[in-house]
Amino acid sequence: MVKAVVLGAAGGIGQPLSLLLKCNPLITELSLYDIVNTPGVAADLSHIATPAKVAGFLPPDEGLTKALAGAQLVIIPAGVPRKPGMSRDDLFKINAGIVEGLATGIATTAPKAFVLVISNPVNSTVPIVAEVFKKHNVFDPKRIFGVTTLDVVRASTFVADIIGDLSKAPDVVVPVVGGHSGVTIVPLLSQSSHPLPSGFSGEKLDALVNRIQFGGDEVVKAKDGAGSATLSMAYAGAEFAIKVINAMKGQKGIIAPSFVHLTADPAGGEALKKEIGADLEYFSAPVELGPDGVIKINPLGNITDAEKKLVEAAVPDLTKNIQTGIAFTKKSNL
Ligand SMILES: NC(=O)c1ccc[n+]([C@@H]2O[C@H](COP(=O)([O-])OP(=O)(O)OC[C@H]3O[C@@H](n4cnc5c(N)ncnc54)[C@H](O)[C@@H]3O)[C@@H](O)[C@H]2O)c1
Ligand SMILES: O=C(O)C[C@H](O)C(=O)O
Repeated sequence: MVKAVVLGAAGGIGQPLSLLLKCNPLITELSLYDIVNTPGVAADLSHIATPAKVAGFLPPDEGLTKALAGAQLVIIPAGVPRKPGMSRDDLFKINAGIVEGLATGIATTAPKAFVLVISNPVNSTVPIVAEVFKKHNVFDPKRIFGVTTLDVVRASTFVADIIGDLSKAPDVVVPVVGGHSGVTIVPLLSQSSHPLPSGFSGEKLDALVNRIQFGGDEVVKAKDGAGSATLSMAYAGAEFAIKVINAMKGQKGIIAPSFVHLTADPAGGEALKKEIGADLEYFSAPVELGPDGVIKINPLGNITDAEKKLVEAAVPDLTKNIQTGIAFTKKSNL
């Protein structure tokens, strides 16, 4: 029995993500929470002939508490998306408070649930969730994840496209590490499961790195004021959620990059900090998942000098973003 909860379920990501979760037979209960429209979304999804029992909740009558009761997995896509000209950090003012409120609900009602944070800026919202859990004495770094899977999905697609065979996209594995915004997104293309064509270097390689780092902007620009990535994010969010559920159910050897607190695996975290050359509290690294969450934080391994420079360049923004999230929660009275 697996109960999954989507917080922000009526939104651009929330609806297709809830659809993909409803289509997964491993999920037996699916609770949808939002400040608007969840009864309708839930009624609609509940007619799909798959096992999950779907229910929608709104804030009145303790809807958040009811939605979260007994949850094993909570996914948070609640919050405002970017418009052209905005950075993800510009969303902090609004989304920090939203995520803090929802994290407080999880910490008090479902403290053992795996928490998957999609709301931007992920580099700051994940520390907010962690700090809220610390305040409630329920912090377990193995169970809190920043969802950076969309960067991995984009890297796979763009590499398959360059190889000239999009049918390979689902099999292309490129670790993307660091964080989830601009230069903090560090694709390790030298470790791609499918090598780039020979001669694909210099400006071409730089352009590919840039496209992966700024793929989000590409969508924001194309949507022209109507928001940011929703459908590809729903795909990526469901993919990561299913990995977490499969690991929870005992499947071994599941590895996926995610933005985690580096004490989730103290030895692995310390080794990673040495590789990065900075004392960061959080980093998106390939983590091995098990029934209780993170089992192991894997090292970056062999990377090129150019990739080392990308990692170095990510550190200042990551440090600042993480501190912003921590400071916000420390100052708050929630
Ligand atoms: N991690 C990633 O890779 C990634 C990718 C894409 C988008 N995002 C982020 O995901 C977030 C959501 O994007 P979207 O396009 O779905 O936005 P959206 O505006 O379409 O949907 C957001 C939903 O959140 C709901 N909401 C607002 N406050 C809430 C609260 N207190 N409790 C519950 N629900 C609440 C809204 O009612 C809305 O339905 C944004 O912050 C966006 O930047 C992250
Ligand atoms: O770009 C955004 O604001 C949304 C998301 O983080 C993305 O990478 O698509």
